[in-house]
Amino acid sequence: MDVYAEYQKKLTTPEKAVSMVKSGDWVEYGSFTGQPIALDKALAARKDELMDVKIRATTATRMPEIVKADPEAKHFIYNNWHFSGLDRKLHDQGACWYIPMLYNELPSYYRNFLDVDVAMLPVTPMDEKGYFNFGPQVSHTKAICEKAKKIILEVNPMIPRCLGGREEVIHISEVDALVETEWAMPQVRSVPPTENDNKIAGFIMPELVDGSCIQLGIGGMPNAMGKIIAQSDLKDLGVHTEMMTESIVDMVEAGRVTGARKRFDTFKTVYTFSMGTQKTYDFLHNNPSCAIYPVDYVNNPFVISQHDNFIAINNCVELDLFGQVCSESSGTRNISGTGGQVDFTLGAYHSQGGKSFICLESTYQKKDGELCSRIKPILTPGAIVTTHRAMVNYIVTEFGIVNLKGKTTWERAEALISVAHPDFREELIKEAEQMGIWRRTHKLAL
Ligand SMILES: CC(=O)SCCNC(=O)CCNC(=O)[C@H](O)C(C)(C)COP(=O)(O)OP(=O)(O)OC[C@H]1O[C@@H](n2cnc3c(N)ncnc32)[C@H](O)[C@@H]1OP(=O)(O)O
Ligand SMILES: CCCC(=O)O
Repeated sequence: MDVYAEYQKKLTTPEKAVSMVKSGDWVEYGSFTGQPIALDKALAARKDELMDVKIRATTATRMPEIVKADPEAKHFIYNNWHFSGLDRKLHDQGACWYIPMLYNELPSYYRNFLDVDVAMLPVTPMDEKGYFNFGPQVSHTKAICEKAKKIILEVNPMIPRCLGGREEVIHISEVDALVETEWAMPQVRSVPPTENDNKIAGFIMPELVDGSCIQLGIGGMPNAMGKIIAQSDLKDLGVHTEMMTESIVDMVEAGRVTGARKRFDTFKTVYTFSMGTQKTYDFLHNNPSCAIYPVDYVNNPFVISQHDNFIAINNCVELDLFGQVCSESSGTRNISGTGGQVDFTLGAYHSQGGKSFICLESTYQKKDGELCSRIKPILTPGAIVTTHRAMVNYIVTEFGIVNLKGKTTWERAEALISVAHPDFREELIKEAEQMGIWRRTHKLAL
């Protein structure tokens, strides 16, 4: 096949490309930093001709034009597998709907259950063999393509070429149309660590050993962890993480990560997507020390568990005295999603020498200024349980670290109250007594 002739044959304008979309279709918008811009704009312009077009996306890094054009969702219904701050705001306004998932299973939902009429996916320019690279979001992208009746690519030379792994490319022969664009990669800056983030990271550090294999989640605390690890003298760390972040780049550049002791994917930093600043994208571009894989490999708890000394570090919104963890909602308000928290919590625990950590600041300041404990007798009504109490291993706040595995309900209550903010401990003890999960007679020790 003359791949360049094929390219020219399929090259079109965004307006012509989106004419494939019909009323009632399911349209895929890719994920993270890889969401269409020119095609989104052209589809939004067709608002008045279309009804009931359902979009699926994951963690938007830019405001979708279809939502701007149709904020009341009369023509386009915008659904999302995992909310970014932007998606959260759109959901608050009734312009975005959450789709529950366990992230490691996501490709199987496409392969087994979902219909995809049109997929619109940003990619790097084609190579001489006719392949386009999906950039830093392999995730469930190939599974989308397998189910899509039509595939439109948005070719962009600014997208880093991320080496796999597998399922990181699509061939020109599989594509229906393509358009050429040039937009800068979204810059997603990490939140700077707070003093409490640093204290929490300080409690986890002694749990790491030379050769530990690490997953870091998103947010200030994992960021603090990355910075402390970068300054440590730990050797030969491995990385097997869902999201590739700037703090991991810092760890690699500081010489802490070699991957030499990984049982497989040895010497490779493994991930399924990345959101960061240009520094991260430059690091990933054509970097053979990194391997991007689909999420049903990276987040598969069995795969995770095969690495020794796996360390998984994630955040939560609140938890109750039984140890049930909510990481995705505030009551009924959807904040983010289950994402990969359950995958890594299970996988890390089953790794030889592995540990999983759920971290949280002990308090949360509400928008009206009221300070409340994030450790609560019961979860806020409507809160979604992200991680089941029996799955939880370590809980870490700025007041300490406790292990819940194997603990009775009263031991859990005791342990959790011991790391709650001191101002809330008396009240929590009273509630625990009423709930029948308190037997301590020497509460002064807390
Ligand atoms: C990419 C990866 O992370 S891989 C890791 C595996 N995946 C997961 O763990 C998924 C679930 N976890 C998550 O989504 C995140 O880690 C979170 C939501 C728990 C924390 O993320 P952060 O970015 O640190 O959250 P942040 O502090 O900015 O809070 C997010 C929102 O929740 C609100 N919120 C946070 N805590 C609370 C609380 N206790 N009560 C009410 N609202 C809360 C915040 O106000 C904010 O809402 P806003 O944007 O309207 O102001
Ligand atoms: C899409 C998943 C992101 C996360 O795990 O937080």
